Amino acid sequence: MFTWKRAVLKVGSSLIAPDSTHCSAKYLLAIAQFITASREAGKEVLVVSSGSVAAGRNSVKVNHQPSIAEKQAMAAIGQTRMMANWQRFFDFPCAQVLLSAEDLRDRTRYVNIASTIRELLTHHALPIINENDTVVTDELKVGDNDNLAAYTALVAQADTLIICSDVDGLYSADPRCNPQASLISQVDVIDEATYQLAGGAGTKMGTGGMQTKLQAAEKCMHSGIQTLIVNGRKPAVFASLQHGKAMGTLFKPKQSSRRARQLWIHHTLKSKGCIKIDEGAAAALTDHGASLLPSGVSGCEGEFRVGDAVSIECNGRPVAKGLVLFSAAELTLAQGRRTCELSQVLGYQSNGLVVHRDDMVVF
Ligand SMILES: Nc1ncnc2c1ncn2[C@@H]1O[C@H](COP(=O)(O)OP(=O)(O)O)[C@@H](O)[C@H]1O
Ligand SMILES: N[C@@H](CCC(=O)OP(=O)(O)O)C(=O)O
Repeated sequence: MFTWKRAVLKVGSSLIAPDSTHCSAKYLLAIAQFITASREAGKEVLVVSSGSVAAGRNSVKVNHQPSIAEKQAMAAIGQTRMMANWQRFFDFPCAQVLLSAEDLRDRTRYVNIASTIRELLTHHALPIINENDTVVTDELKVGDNDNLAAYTALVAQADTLIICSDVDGLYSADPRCNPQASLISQVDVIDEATYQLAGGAGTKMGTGGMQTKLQAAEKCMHSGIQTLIVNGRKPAVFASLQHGKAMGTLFKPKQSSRRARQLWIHHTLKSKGCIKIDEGAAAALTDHGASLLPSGVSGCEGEFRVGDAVSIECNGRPVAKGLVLFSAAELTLAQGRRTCELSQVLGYQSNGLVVHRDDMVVF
């Protein structure tokens, strides 16, 4: 049974703009119906959508291989078209999120992206993510939306990545070049031999082909996120997904994403400081699964910054470890304060969480 609670759905250019010149509803209708039905079933969906360059191509006419600036112009024109194309399928708001590799590397921006995504999902918007093609050139790019979708799954703490492409899944060889190639329905380990099966993009609009899909699946597997590659051109794929049946290639991790994240916070991250909390806050964290608020903080040690790992202690006893949303300097000002007092002491409006419960391991 293929089950999930929060998924990132990656939709490739060949589905957004099948003729490589403008956006189309041809394949998106079934995908949009799947998104709506999944949300109605209580699941959360984020979309990583390619297609801005393809959608803007017919407005930047060149009769040579487009330069980087010309492609960036296509992306700028096509991005709004691609968003509008998605929005017409839904009654709820679509939210445009444009990211670059730099944004994902910088800790403060990473935390901000995670908070924004959390808010969008809380308010039932559909986040639609793409690379910020107009401002980044090759060396600053993630470069392909398969890997961007894996990073998105990590920052959004999704349990599932579904890559919708123009092929049924991973084959033993590129089926465009080798008609004898057979579909592989499940992969438990991705190694050098798996990469040997994968070729590049199938069309001039695609980026990375199966190689980048394997890189994305590998990143996700390490973080306990299951990845499914499906053929987004086949409505039957989405009908079966709704019934818990996965058609395509499934990459199954050995542990759940929650467990993998907890192990990462607990064992991999080095604490950059310590937050001291009172008995009431300790009980809220341990007994009620609450997030840590400034009112329960009695002190802190160390020079930590937003996004660092910190240990959380009560009367010298370790209670939890988590990713902090305040710097040490800010927390010193905010400790012991109620949420309504924070903007006065900090000089800006804070959402008032010191450590979100999703970013915390309670001992
Ligand atoms: N082993 C393989 N199995 C399946 N497809 C492969 C394989 N190797 C290369 N491909 C190619 O990957 C293409 C899908 O990737 P791509 O063109 O980047 O599409 P998308 O826009 O969906 O990311 C397929 O059309 C296929 O030609
Ligand atoms: N950011 C680019 C897409 C890059 C990309 O990876 O494309 P694809 O291989 O079709 O998923 C765009 O919007 O055109």
